[in-house]
Amino acid sequence: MTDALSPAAGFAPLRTERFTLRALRAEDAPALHRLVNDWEVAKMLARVPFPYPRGLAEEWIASTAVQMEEGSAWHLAITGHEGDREVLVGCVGITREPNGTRAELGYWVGRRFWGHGAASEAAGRMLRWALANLPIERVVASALADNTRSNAVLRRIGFRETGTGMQDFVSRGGAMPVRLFEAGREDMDAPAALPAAAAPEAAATGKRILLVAACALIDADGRVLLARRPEGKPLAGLWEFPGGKMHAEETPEAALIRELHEELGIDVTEACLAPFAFASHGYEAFHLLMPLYLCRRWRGTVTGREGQALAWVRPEKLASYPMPPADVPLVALLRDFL
Ligand SMILES: Nc1nc2c([nH]c(=O)n2[C@H]2C[C@H](O)[C@@H](COP(=O)(O)OP(=O)(O)OP(=O)(O)O)O2)c(=O)[nH]1
Repeated sequence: MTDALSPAAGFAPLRTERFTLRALRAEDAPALHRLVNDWEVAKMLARVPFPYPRGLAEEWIASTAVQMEEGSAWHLAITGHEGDREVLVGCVGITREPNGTRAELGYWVGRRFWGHGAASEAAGRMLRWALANLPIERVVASALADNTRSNAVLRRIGFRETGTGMQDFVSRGGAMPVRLFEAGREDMDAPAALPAAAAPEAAATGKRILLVAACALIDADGRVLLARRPEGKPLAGLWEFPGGKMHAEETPEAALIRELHEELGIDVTEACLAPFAFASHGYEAFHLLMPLYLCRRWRGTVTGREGQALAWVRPEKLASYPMPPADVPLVALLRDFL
């Protein structure tokens, strides 16, 4: 699986309501040093020495650019505004486990910015970005067992506590008890409520039935198009067949013609949509009923119009792309068929 991961210079800043999360710059060093060279901040952080040597700020900032280039970690400045002036509020970072499918989230906020939800806002955004954009399955985090603020932040943004442990804290000169946390895509926001008109109930489960039409576009080389669900949607980061919810009174074909135009900028005709199989899968909040069509002919160039990543995938490689559970049987059928 390949992912277009932006190197430091080209990293598009992540915005939240009040902050911008951007690559660290050499000129952030003085402000970073002022904020982190504070016992109240440093004592909560496992890898930060106290006192914090001034030169280390420059060195660390330079190392974050290298990590971003190689795609191993993203440490970002949390910046806000005071009047017209940009101010450094803290840092938030995500580090991938080498050769693994997990990443670790860490953050700190300068003392004068405490008490305003900055950590939740920045760390929550970083967590969602990571699950939607990196080739990872889970994010882990830890906090000192008695750091009630940080434990609350992690819970608030979607982490579950998985246990306790001991971790070395450079600033304390030894191991300290910590709480361990974990979050996956299933811990992110539940899907939004469905309009009643489009949601009959399945009598046996009491769950609404969600009708979604999906399409496997197949190119001249027999490759299948997958789209990555973008940040902000349920199941963000998983790969899916393009398509979407059927509107009330819409046929599956009409829904697909509309969705493929909106999402991919292509025009398909009903005659080119061949019914292939369907998924029937119970999610926690609804029961998904999803016809899957095959389409080999369309007009226009396939483009991710909603900023979603796209991949043309050989049938034998489909299984290496994490997909929603409903799609797993469809992928097996498609592989056998193509
Ligand atoms: N398009 C698509 N959706 C899938 C697949 N597998 C799967 O479980 N789903 C689920 C995820 C969502 O719960 C639902 C599709 O809803 P969606 O939110 O993407 O639909 P939409 O494009 O109409 O989105 P929106 O306008 O509501 O943002 O179906 C798949 O392969 N393709």
